[in-house]
Amino acid sequence: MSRTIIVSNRLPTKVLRTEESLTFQPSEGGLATGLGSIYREDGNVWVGWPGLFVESEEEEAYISEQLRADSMAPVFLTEAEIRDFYEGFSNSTLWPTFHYFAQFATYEQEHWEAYVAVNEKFCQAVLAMAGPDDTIWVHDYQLLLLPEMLRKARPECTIGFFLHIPFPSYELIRVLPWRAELLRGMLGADLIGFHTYGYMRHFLSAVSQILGIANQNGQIETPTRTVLVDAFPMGIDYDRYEQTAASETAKNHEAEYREALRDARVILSIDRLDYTKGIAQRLRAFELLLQRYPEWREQVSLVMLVVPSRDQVAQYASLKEEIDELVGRINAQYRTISWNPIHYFYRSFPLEELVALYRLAEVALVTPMRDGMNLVAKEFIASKIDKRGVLILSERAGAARELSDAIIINPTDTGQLAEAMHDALVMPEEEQTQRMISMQALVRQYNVFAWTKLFMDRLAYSKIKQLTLATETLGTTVMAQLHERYEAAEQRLLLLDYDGTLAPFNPMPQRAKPDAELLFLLQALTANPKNRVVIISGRDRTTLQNWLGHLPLDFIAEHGVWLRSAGEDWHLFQVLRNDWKEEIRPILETYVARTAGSFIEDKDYSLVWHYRRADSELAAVRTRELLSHLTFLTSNTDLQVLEGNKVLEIKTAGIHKGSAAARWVSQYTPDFILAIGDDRTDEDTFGAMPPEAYTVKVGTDSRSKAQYHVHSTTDVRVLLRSLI
Ligand SMILES: O=P(O)(O)OC[C@H]1O[C@H](O[C@H]2O[C@H](CO)[C@@H](O)[C@H](O)[C@H]2O)[C@H](O)[C@@H](O)[C@@H]1O
Ligand SMILES: O=c1ccn([C@@H]2O[C@H](COP(=O)(O)OP(=O)(O)O)[C@@H](O)[C@H]2O)c(=O)[nH]1
Repeated sequence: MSRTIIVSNRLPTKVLRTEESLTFQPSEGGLATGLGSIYREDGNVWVGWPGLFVESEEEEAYISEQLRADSMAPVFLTEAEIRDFYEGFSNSTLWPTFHYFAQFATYEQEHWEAYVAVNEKFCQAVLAMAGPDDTIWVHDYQLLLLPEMLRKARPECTIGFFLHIPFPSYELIRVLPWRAELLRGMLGADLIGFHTYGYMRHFLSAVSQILGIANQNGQIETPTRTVLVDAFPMGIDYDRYEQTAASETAKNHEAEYREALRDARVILSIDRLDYTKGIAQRLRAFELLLQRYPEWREQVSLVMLVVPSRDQVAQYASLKEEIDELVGRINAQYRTISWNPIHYFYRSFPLEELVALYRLAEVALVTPMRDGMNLVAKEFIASKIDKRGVLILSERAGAARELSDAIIINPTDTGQLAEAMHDALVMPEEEQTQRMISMQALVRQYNVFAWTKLFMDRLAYSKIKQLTLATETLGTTVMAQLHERYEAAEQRLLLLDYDGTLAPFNPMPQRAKPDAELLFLLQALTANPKNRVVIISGRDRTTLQNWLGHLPLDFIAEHGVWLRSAGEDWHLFQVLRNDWKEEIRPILETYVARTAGSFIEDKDYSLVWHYRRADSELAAVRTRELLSHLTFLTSNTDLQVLEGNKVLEIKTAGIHKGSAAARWVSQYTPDFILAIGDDRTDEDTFGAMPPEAYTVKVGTDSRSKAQYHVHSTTDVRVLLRSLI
């Protein structure tokens, strides 16, 4: 039976050491509370850290056994790992960077190394648990490298990844010294999910600008697989909160609190201690409310729950001091004998008491500076079974994308926040109910079960999509048949593209010179009199001549403009004119001026606009512009525009790799053909081949006309070596 293995840094249960024993308690934090409702189904397992350092092997065995009974598999972390991996790289590098607090971020090589090592530790733990048919679902920023590690160990495995925190703009990500490794780590997954479309867009932009891999509608073609990227706003277990809110226990707790607070109306705030949550700013706004509207004094109390979190990290410790100080000051200034402005708790509450607070509060203040989603906002809504109450929500929480019936505020605008509290306190009941009903309908429908189903269905789809690629992998069976036909053939034609096929694609074209291994391979292939080896490239003939001219190779240069058979002279595909260049060159020059990093290559009978060194997003926009501009100019002429790998080439129509390759096929009547290429211009070659030819695409683009695909230039070399 196939199961889902959930993997996250923290397990939904945390183990606490008291003086006499170990106790097991639910973990706080949205990831654990949100996913906690679903993992026990169908024999699923959750792999993660149980939240304490074990002191002996016996203790480890005891904890493992207890957790196993509840479908959890603990990964034990040492004190040094918690310091460098958890408090260090995860919470002092990634957390501040991803939440736009880059000024708090540290960049320590030791922390990075611990991060790699702990991700590896999780990888081993997952591999020990997961069968080949199991689906692995990795969660959050502590495990960004894990998808790729798992992929290397199990290439066919189904891996999903979900990020619970924001994915920031490229400008923040680019600062990280390990940015490329982190993105590649995530791309090990088949599906990558984010809470919002905005985070997804930032991720796609970072992948394009840092790794140079473009996407089409959230579909990324890596050299080995298609990876889907999508937005899945996480929900809560709605029924659980609704039912708890209706329970006697919650009602009794609420009655207790009401009695203690007398008639004071309640504004509620609940968060983990975190500088991202805007707690200090919220306190200042509450103070401003009391200043601006003295009528609320002795009438309204702020009940503020702060759950201890990451207190070993410096910024968290100093935030705690700041909050203590602010609460102390405001209370000292406004308190009366019978009224406390702020009731501040620094601990965590059990579910029933939490829900009792949600019931009690008229207003919930959820005002983070940045928050991936924020489940407290959704829990408040689900607990309001009387359909009253007002949610004040920061525009920078992921939840704001969905909960548009909340009062949406900018958390740095203290004045706006104070006004929002006032507005909430005077909001007519009818309006409250109207807003609450519409938010409840949404939170009920898009609950955590719907979220999981949506993610899992999409993950299954990503796998089906990979398997139905138009091209088939050049596997052992096909290879055996290919070898058999190769051996039996008397006249073989090998059509080999250069950049991205024989040599890896290089951002500096002149650096892609053939290495010794490639020269050896080509020499060995051409040494066999049955072989005719054609280098079929978009490059100019001089470069090809200089690099490879000493070998008995045939050449198709400039995408079919110049041709040369081994031992003969270069000749043109047909008589060509060049007068059109004077009209087109100035247009390309304006695009160079408007697109930093792009340049023009002037070939004998074509002009090429290269953008491999330009900003990838700008280049995508300019390419579309230039294409439509050129299409307009070249209509009714004998010119064509070819789109290659990060190039646009303008030349005489009808001449391309395909038309040139067709000449070789008709001239030499080969009984074995192998054509290999990687980019769009090679599609013309594939399209011109007879059906019995072996056409091989480097990469997994499902739109290729090739019959087969290999993953990389390394695979091409393995294939060519096998023919020697
Ligand atoms: O494990 P901790 O270091 O104690 O931190 C608790 C969790 O905090 C973060 O939660 C996020 O996930 C929520 C659910 O998707 C989301 O609503 C919230 O905005 C996020 O901040 C963190 O991402 C988790 O990994 C932590 O376990
Ligand atoms: O005493 C508490 C206070 C809060 N929470 C839970 O902690 C989670 C906080 O998640 P959220 O998404 O709001 O933010 P995060 O802490 O994950 O950044 C919510 O499910 C709360 O119910 C809890 O378990 N005990």
